[in-house]
Amino acid sequence: MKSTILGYPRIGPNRELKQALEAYWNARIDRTELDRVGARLRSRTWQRLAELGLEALPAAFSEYDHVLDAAVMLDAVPERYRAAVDPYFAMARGEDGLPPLRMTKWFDTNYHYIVPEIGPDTKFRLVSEKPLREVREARALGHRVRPVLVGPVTLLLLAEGIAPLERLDDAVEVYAELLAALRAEGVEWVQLDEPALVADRTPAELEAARRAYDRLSGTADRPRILVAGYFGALGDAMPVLAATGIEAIAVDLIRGGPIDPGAMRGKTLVAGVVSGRDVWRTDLDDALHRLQPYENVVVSTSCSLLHVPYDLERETDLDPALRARLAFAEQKVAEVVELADRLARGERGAPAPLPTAPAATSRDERRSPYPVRAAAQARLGLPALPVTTIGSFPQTGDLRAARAALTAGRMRQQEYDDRIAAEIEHVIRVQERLGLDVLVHGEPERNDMVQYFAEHLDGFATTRHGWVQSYGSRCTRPPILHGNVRRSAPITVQWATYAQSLTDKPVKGMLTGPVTIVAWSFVRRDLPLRAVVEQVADAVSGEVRDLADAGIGIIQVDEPALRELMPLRRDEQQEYLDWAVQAYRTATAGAGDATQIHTHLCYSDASDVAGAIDGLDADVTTIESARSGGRVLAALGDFERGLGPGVYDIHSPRVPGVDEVAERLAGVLRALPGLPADRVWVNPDCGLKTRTYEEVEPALANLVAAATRLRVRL
Ligand code: MET
Ligand SMILES: [Zn+2]
Repeated sequence: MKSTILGYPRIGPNRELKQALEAYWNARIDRTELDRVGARLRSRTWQRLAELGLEALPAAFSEYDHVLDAAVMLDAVPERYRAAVDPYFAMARGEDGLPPLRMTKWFDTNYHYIVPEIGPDTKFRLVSEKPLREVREARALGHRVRPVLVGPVTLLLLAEGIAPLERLDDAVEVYAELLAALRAEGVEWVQLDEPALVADRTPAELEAARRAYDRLSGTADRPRILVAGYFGALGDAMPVLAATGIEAIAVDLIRGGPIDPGAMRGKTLVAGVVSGRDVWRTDLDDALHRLQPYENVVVSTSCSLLHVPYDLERETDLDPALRARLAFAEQKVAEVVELADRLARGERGAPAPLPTAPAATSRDERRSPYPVRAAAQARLGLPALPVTTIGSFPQTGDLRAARAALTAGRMRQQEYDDRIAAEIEHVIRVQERLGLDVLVHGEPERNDMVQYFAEHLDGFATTRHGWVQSYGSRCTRPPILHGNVRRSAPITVQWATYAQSLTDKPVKGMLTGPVTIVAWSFVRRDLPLRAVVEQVADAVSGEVRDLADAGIGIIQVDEPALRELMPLRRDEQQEYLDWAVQAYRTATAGAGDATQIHTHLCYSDASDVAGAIDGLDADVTTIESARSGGRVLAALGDFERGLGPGVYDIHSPRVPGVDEVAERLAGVLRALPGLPADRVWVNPDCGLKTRTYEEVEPALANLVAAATRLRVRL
């Protein structure tokens, strides 16, 4: 092989898989038809990759998630799912009365995987024919493909229910069995993805990895093995892998930097020089130059192309100057092929000049210490246990239809604005009727909390078809941050002041924080991330000032992605957290002491960012907590400022009862004995935009009732 990629988007250029999945879940098509759609997508992908001239084709399809596929392949299906109508999708999404497995982010991407549940007694056996089926399917179409699977070390490290690698040896036996079966099928290469090896690993974990790959490579009865370690440098795992009998290692030369050529010990280097994590064209001369030190090289992408959209050709509305700088999945494959050709011709390339990093600006805009602010904010006159929501209210079909009509030119702006105004009024009246204390306008004007700001700031572009899988059938269209970010006019002030004009209760102004805006966009590479985040922070800061000047007394600046951008290696994390926190403080510094700043984070696993959450210095922090009980509170420790651990799990259609909410609240109060009750907030885990009014109204009524009950007791 000379050229390959580590994986390709699976959702379909027109999101065919999404439509088929949703049709299957709604019983509009059957399993056979769903599988047929999958087969068509695989066939189209292989054909396209071959047409583009790629030599070694991966078979990296999944109907929902590749981690779930690997777990199912080992028969790691918890007992409670076995009787489900469709155990695979029951694990992924739940079935009547049967909640799904947990879902969480795949390393530092915005792709979410299903967390396998593996116990001490889980009996592993090879049950899935998936890789074999796909190999046969490809052969019938005239392609030889390389099955791509999550490797055993990563699978076990990501699983829940056991000490991480306790069951590794058992799992490896099943992988060995699969490799033998693939060999019998005539498969030449298999790819085992081990991104967990680019994070810090203990000596015991590295030793376990060595054992696993010694075992897998130790038999003759197998295809050649490519182990892929992407999203960073393999570091200490490199010599471990290199000492085993595997034939090739895929290295992320973009995010991991160059490696010592000697470290490969004669193995094939699958050199990731075309980025799979962004949408920028590769400087081919520079990439060629970086390939020079190595022998025995296969040109590749840095990771799977799963994280980028399909095809730039379809983005006909983009500014041509910007378009010339971009590459989506198809274009990146073409780059890989061209690089492999030029390398084979002996071309040497030339290094690109290093981007000059602007000096980090140190800012010391600060608000007064919290006690001073808290005194100034007493003017808000809030009760003990104030009840609020996180921002969005249900996005009804009608609302979405109006937005689609506006975009398609079928609705005039004025008509659309009237529609939004009516929606805001509705949302305000609902909250007043239910008795909430701090209201929101409901965010009906926003398709997405990042895209909306990207559409209103200079320096961003948005795409029409640039869909990227987030999880299962869910896709997002990340904006492209390509230039200097500036705010040329207020963005949210008009709707915020309109909402406030409708009621005497305080209405929160709603903004997305700088880290989250950057985390959920494709970001320019010619500036350090830190500098980009600082630019966005300045833009947000202008908006905060304008909202405060317009008389908005409470402003929420959401940072749900604070943890997502955190480097995988521990020794780089603190530096990141320092500047991320600084950016947040820059963004919110313009609010006077009397303006209450809220922030919102939505993950319950706060332990490694607890210090940073405290550092944001928001007056009120709302955070996901309903499913995880006291874990968040334990991680946050003594908290002096306002805190609203979620007491309503919005990820489920279930309406929590008053007793249940009251019990959770009582638990919160017990866990925070030092916090005065007017600093304990009552709120859902996250925004309500994916729920319906039938669920949300009774649930919020129960939040209010529970808060009222506890206030009496206080
Ligand atoms: C993913 S966090 C979402 C926060 C946002 N304000 C909302 O309620 O939708
Ligand atoms: Zn949230």
